[in-house]
Amino acid sequence: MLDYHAALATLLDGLPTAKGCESLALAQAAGRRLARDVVACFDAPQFDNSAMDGYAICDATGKATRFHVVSRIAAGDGAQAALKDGEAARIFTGAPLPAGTTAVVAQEDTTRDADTLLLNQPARAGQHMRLQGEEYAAGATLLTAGTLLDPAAIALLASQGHAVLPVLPRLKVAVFSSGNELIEPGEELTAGKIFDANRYQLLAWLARFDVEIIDGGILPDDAAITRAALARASEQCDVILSSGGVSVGEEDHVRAALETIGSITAWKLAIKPGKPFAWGHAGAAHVFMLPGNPVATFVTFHQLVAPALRRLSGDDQPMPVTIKVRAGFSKSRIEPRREFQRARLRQEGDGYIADLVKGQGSAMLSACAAADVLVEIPPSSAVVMGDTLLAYPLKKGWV
Ligand SMILES: Nc1nc2c(c(=O)[nH]1)N[C@H]1C(S)=C(S)[C@@H](COP(=O)(O)OP(=O)(O)OC[C@H]3O[C@@H](n4cnc5c(N)ncnc54)[C@H](O)[C@@H]3O)O[C@H]1N2
Ligand code: MOO
Repeated sequence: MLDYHAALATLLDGLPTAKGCESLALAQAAGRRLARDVVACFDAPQFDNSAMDGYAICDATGKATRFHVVSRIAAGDGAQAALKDGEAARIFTGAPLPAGTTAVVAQEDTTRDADTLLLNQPARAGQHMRLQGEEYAAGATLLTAGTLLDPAAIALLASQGHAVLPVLPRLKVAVFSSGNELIEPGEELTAGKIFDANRYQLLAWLARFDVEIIDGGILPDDAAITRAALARASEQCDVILSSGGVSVGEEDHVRAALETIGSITAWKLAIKPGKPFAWGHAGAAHVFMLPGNPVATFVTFHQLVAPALRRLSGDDQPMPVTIKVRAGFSKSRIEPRREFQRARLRQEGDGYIADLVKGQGSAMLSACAAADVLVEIPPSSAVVMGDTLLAYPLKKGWV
């Protein structure tokens, strides 16, 4: 059986870097990734300006407290006449500093009497002045290819006047379930049937990614139909996800279909849940086949497929986020596979305690819904209350 960390490294190593480029208006680009490095067109700040509402002063000695107010400059105004020694300009935050300014004084540190300005104390040279290029110069690399266009990145690019951005194309991802036992939620439940939970789970996971989603529906246990559906999806999509039909059963048609139309690597992973996992290619599409037990789908999506999607999307740090927690439980039964158990977090001091959620079976979705994290229990290890363990946050906002 293959170790999880080795398997994840192998999976990621085999994936190509993201390619292609499309131009998108700034307002549409949030959540996408840059296709190319973007450089600064202008110095930042673009011009010397005031950091305070108050007065720009020209004080050659650095000791003066009395000035003659000669002008008024608001944000948006153009260049003004230079200040001479002993002169001041009424100025507002963001307004261009007149040449000759030696400092800006906040208005609350002054007294004004007609055109005379009195400072409570002499100003420190350079205070409250934002100087052209002090943050970075025109031509500097602002953001590199692959950067996620999050609010900070969008603000930075907008501040440089970039109206159109070069972004990586979105991945197209198709999702299938497989199994004659599956019916759609909303349909009438009859003997032996169950509702398709995995496809909706995967669609919901994908909603957290900036990808185009194609819902392939439920595939019956039929070799020809499964082959045709995968072949069609491989022509339309970059990635195909399926759940079920990966282990050793005779009705495991998805696996057989991929063997026929593409290539497949079937793994037995030393993880619980999620032991049978397969991946491969159909045409140019990357295929990930998740085990059918719903919690095995949950764990393998989060621990393997999500990093792979991040890598394919252009993320150069695709590994799952981990935090250190202390065990709020003990476990004496030794499991040879690495376990990813569902747990809730509780804050204690400056750290977190992880308490296991009731119902750790690989078909028990209620524990996934209650969990804040997957807590990792290394292979063949007991856990003693208070042990430090790694945990993988599940909730949106943590990842
Ligand atoms: N003889 C063996 N049997 C099994 C092994 C094994 O090593 N030898 N592995 C077990 C493990 S571990 C897992 S996990 C499952 C994985 O099986 P498959 O990927 O082939 O999945 P299925 O057999 O199709 O289904 C398993 C289970 O999950 C339910 N399921 C499937 N799809 C859905 C869905 N979309 N929504 C809700 N539930 C679903 C299905 O009804 C089964 O109960 O194999 C074990 N067996
Ligand atoms: O992958 Mo299975 O869920 O270990 O039962």
